[in-house]
Amino acid sequence: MFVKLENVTKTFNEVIAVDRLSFKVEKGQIMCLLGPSGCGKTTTLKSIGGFLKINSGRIIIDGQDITNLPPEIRPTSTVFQSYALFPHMTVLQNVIYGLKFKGYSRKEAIKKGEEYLEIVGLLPYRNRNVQQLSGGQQQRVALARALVVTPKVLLLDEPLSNLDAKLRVKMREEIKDIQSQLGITMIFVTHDQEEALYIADIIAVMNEGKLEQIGTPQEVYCNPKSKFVLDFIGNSNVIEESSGSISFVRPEEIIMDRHQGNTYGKVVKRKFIGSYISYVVQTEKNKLNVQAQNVGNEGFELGEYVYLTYKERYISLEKHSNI
Ligand SMILES: Nc1ncnc2c1ncn2[C@@H]1O[C@H](COP(=O)(O)OP(=O)(O)OP(=O)(O)O)[C@@H](O)[C@H]1O
Repeated sequence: MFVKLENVTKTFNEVIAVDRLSFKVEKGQIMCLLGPSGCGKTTTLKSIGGFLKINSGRIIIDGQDITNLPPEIRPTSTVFQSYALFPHMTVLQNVIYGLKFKGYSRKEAIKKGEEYLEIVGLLPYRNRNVQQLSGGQQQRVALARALVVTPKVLLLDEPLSNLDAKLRVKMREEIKDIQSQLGITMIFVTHDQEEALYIADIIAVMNEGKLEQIGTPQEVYCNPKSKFVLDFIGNSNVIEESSGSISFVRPEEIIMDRHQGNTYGKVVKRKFIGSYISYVVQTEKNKLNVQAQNVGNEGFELGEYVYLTYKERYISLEKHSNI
C-alpha cells in the first residue's frame, strides 16, 4: 500500500477531531475524504501533510514512516482551498518558488515550471501577475505549483469550493485528466458527494472523526453500510426501518409503468427538472421519490395511478469493519 494511516488520532484540547483513523490508498489512486463539515477531513489532510502533529498513530508513505517528519521534507504537497499564491509574483514565479529549496538552478527551474504550466494549460500566462487571473486560473497555478516539486502524494483541501458550479465541474475533469496523465496519488477532501463520486477511485466517508465506510464510488453508493452513509450519499427512499436493519431504494431505480409493477400508487407531486422528471408517488405504505429519465414524452400526470417496480436493498445495522 502506498499511503497508510494507522490509528491516527488528533485532538484539539477536548475535541477529538480524528479518532483512531485507519485507511490505505494504492499508488496512482485518487482517494476522496468525504463527510459533513467538522467531521475531521481537513485535520486528516493536514496531519498527512505534516501541518499538524498527531497525538497517536502512524502515517506511512511508500514504505517510509513520515509521522514525525516536518512538512517540508515529507513527500507530499498541498493545494489549499484558498490557493495561497504569492500575490506580488508572476504565474511562473509562483510555480517555481518551491524548486529553489530543492537544489534546482534557475534555468532548470524555469524549464520545469513551464513544463507544468503547459500541463495545466497556462503557459501563455506565465508572465502575468497572479492577481490578474480568474479563480479557475489561480486554481491551476496552485495545482502546477504543488505538482512541480513531484510529490509522491498530492493533497487537495476542497480545491474547487471557491469556483462557480460550471467551473467546478470543468476543473474536476481536468484534475482527473492530470492525475491519469501523471499517475500521481491524490488525497482529495470534499464535502460534496457528487464531486467525490465523480473524481474518486476510492471514497472514505468520515463522520465525527471516524471512518464510516471506505470503498469505490459504486460500493458506497449502492451498498452503504450505515444509515449515515445512506443519508449522506445520494437520495434514497427508506422503505422500512427497524432496530436491526433498513431497507431502501434509490429514486432512479424505481420503474414507473401504466400497466404493470409490484406496487401501485398515486402521483402526488411532479416536477420537470430537464434531463429527468421527479415524482412523488403515494403507495399504500410509503411515499416514494421517483426519478424518471426524460425520454421526450409527457411522462405521468399529477393524480395519475401508476405501477411501480423496484427491488429493495438492505443495510444491516450491525457494526461493520471493511478496512
Ligand atoms: N485548530 C483547531 N483548534 C480547535 N479545534 C479545531 C481546530 N481545527 C479543527 N478543529 C475542530 O476539529 C473538528 C474537525 O475539524 P476539521 O476542520 O478537520 O473538519 P472538516 O471535516 O474538514 O470540516 P469542514 O468541511 O468544515 O472544513 C471540528 O470539530 C473542528 O471544530
